[in-house]
Amino acid sequence: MDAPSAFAFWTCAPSWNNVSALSHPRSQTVRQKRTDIRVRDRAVLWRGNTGRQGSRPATISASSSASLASRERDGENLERDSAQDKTRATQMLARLVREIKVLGREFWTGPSAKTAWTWTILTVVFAFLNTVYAVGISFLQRAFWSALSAKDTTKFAKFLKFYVVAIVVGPVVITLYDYMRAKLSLLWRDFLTRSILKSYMSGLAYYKVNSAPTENGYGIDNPDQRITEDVRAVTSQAVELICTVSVAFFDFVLFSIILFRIYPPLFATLLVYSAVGTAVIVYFGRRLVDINAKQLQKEADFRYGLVRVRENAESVAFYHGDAVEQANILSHFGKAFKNNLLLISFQRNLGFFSSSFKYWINVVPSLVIAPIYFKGAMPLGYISQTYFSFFHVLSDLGLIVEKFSSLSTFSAGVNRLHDFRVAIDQLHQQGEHEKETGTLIELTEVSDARAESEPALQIFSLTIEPPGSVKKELVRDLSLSLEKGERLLVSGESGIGKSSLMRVIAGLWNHGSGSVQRAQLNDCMFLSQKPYLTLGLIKENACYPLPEDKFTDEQVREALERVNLSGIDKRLGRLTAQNSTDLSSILSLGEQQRLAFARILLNRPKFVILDESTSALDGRNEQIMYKLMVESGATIVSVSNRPNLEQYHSKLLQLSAHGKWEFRSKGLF
Ligand SMILES: Nc1ncnc2c1ncn2[C@@H]1O[C@H](COP(=O)(O)OP(=O)(O)OP(=O)(O)O)[C@@H](O)[C@H]1O
Repeated sequence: MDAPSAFAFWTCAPSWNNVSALSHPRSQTVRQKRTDIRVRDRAVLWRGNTGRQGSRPATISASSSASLASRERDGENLERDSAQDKTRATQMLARLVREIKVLGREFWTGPSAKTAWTWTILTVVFAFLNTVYAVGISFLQRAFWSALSAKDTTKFAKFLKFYVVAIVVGPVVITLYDYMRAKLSLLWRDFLTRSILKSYMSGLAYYKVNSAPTENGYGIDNPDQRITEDVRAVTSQAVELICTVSVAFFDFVLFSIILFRIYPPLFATLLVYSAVGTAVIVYFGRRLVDINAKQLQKEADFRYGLVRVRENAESVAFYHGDAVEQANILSHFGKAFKNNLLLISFQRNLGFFSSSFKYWINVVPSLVIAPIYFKGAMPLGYISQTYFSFFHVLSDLGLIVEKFSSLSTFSAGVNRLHDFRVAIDQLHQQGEHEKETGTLIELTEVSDARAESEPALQIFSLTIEPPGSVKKELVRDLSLSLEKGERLLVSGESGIGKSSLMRVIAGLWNHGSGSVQRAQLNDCMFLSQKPYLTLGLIKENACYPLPEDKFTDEQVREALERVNLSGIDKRLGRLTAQNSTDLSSILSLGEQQRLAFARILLNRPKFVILDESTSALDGRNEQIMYKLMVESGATIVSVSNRPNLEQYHSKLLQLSAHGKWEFRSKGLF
């Protein structure tokens, strides 16, 4: 190939993005990554929780002129926002690095350190081999093109053979590098999932975290998705990001040496070119990171508005709230739309720069090297190597920039995971601290051996404080005792602390002081107002928490009949099901409550807590349930304000304001 045609070959090469997508050894991964990011975006939006707190629906601008005016205002505010956004983006980056370090520390320094470092080193070695392979290819191409332009058939045949060998070896190196990277992130995910799950499932953290105080209010939302989706995305994206930067670094060093050795001004050109490109893109990109983050948040608010209507469709319909809901949802959409406009305008401006920057790669090296080539002082192969090196280093830069603009999504995941981890750790630390300072309620479970001689429930000098508050006392200095088979009715106005007392007896809350003694957890059953239903059918739910094979169909049918649910199996088709069924969306609340009573009949606990568990029942059904409880002989603690329930109880506890209480045997009030 003569010089002009070789030049034409290189200048007809695809643009920067396409080069990186088509000829870069990591193109597959990049394409996969883009898909991952899109999927992740959808996941974040589906959750609808980014920045949800504190978002208030605004009125919608009905006329297009109003919306146009506000868009213009956006343009005016652009400059002022720009400075704030850059600061926010810098803070976000600093926070991201800090949080990633916290999430990775245990994996790389704890008991798994040996495995972690083995795979990290293997990944780095293969990242380096990846670069070495690219360097080798560049030299082969140089020799190949030089032989071609010199019309040297012997050398051409020789380098063609080398080329074939390189084509066979290369994919092995690249594939192994991909594998090492994937394995490293999978091992980290495995470690992080186990570690978080262990922490989450111990010390009732899974329960307490729902109402734990956080910087945004109370409760950590969607722990399930943080443990599944966020851990997966964060571990793979972090490894991906670090590998991209490492490879770019290796590429930059090795190809710079090559360019320097070919012709030092080439190296200087690369340095200036990439430094200017990076500086401009990073400078404006920081703003892009923040606008992207806002877009995620606004889309999430929009989506969340729709999710809430779906979840509360019946209530909205009863209120005829269609117009208000529509206005709220459109208001959120309006904000997402405005931010999106800003985003695409910004991308357009950045695009003017980055596209011309890409196309100049075709010209800049040739401006430096062409004069020497035309003098005949350099073979054509060197030109090809120069282009290869330029494209390679600058496509790395492109990859980094691409990762940079998706940092907001990545950062949101890291942030959510970090907050979750911190909230759980704080709960454990708080528990430890309270144990040490003795500010916890002491709970004793009576063993079977001692059960005969001990009362069914003994409460001594109990003071209850809700979590996160030391000032409020729901119950102060309560002492009482229940013998086996006795039934206690707890009443008091709404919000006074009735359910809190039940939580303390169950062992879910331990804030305060004093002691509680009761039967072991296996002998206790707790029925709330809204019973927990499994995804099984009637039999599984009636037997819960015992497995359904512990009971015959006849036993289950008999229990159902006693709670006035006979025939429900026929109505639903059968007693058991292969597929999961959400009974809570089929059965009425009253039917669900009766099904929960069937559980008591089958499981036969010695101690039962009933927290407004007949609230949805009519008088006749409530009477049936309580008669069954009396017949069962279990010790019962009920929470209710219905006076007609007093007849089924032997003891009464009245809670009142400021932690006051009255405990009487029935008839002594
Ligand atoms: N996780 C929590 N963190 C902080 N405060 C809480 C928490 N749970 C409940 N509280 C507060 O404790 C108080 C007592 O709540 P509790 O649920 O025990 O009331 P209740 O008497 O059962 O009310 P109701 O009859 O309306 O169900 C309320 O003021 C409530 O807001």
